[in-house]
Amino acid sequence: MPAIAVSQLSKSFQRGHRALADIAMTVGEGEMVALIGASGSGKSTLLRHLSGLTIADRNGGAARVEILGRPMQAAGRLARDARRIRADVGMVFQQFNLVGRLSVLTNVLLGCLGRIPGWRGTLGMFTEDEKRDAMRALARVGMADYAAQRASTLSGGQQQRVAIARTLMQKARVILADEPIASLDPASANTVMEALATINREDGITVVVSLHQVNYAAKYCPRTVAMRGGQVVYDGVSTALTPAFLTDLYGADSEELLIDARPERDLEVADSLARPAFAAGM
Ligand SMILES: Nc1ncnc2c1ncn2[C@@H]1O[C@H](COP(=O)(O)OP(=O)(O)OP(=O)(O)O)[C@@H](O)[C@H]1O
Repeated sequence: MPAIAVSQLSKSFQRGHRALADIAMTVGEGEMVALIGASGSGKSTLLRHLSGLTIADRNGGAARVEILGRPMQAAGRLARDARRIRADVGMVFQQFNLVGRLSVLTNVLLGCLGRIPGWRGTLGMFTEDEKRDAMRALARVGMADYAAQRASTLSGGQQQRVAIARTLMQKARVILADEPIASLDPASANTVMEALATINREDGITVVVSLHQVNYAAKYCPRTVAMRGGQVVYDGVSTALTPAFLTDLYGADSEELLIDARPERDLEVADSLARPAFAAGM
């Protein structure tokens, strides 16, 4: 059973302009897939359809998104049990989406809201077991030392790692990350990508991550789906995405995807800075 199965997915926000055009793709359980494309190519729109936050055009009744074998949406309608399906889907956004005034630990605990009685969540009454689980999730992303700190005091990269810990607490089986490193410096970006790659590898969590820079796709994701104008223009191994190939795919737009592609040596330096901090919390 695939983690994600999409067929004939189209979306027109305005007449005559399709933000998504007949997308079909399948992601196997345990895959880590990059979604790349220039600004406006449809990456966020596709991710929002996967999580059921946006509903596709009916497309003759054929449009369909399945998550772990269950329809999230079909023929332009959201599934009745979309909330339950969404419990398996962890979302990570560019802007972190933490509650700044709450502690890091509480932010992670919010990940289990879908699994506990509403009144307990509202009152912030979490059990010792849940707190232990949340601490373990923080340790996985190297953030255990920050548990008591207000989320608003963290750097962007740290906040993003807390957001990833929250998806672990949620026990998400699929993580959809929408440009999670777009506003981070290279060292933080590597740490965040490393955190996603680690939970993908060790927990078998399926990860689909949209990225602006192709070098991160090549470094962390075995497979890349490349979009242009709402269509999938490449779906295959990330290592094939050489600058020449990207220029072929995107023409002048390829510059946007390569612009941050620093020499590999710089990436290695950023990596060596990022790794010990990450490993220390494992
Ligand atoms: N809610 C909306 N209303 C109208 N048009 C929209 C809406 N959301 C997306 N679009 C349009 O759909 C197209 C795809 O946008 P989308 O945000 O998915 O691209 P993207 O590849 O994620 O871009 P970026 O990298 O800049 O985030 C764009 O033309 C955008 O203007």
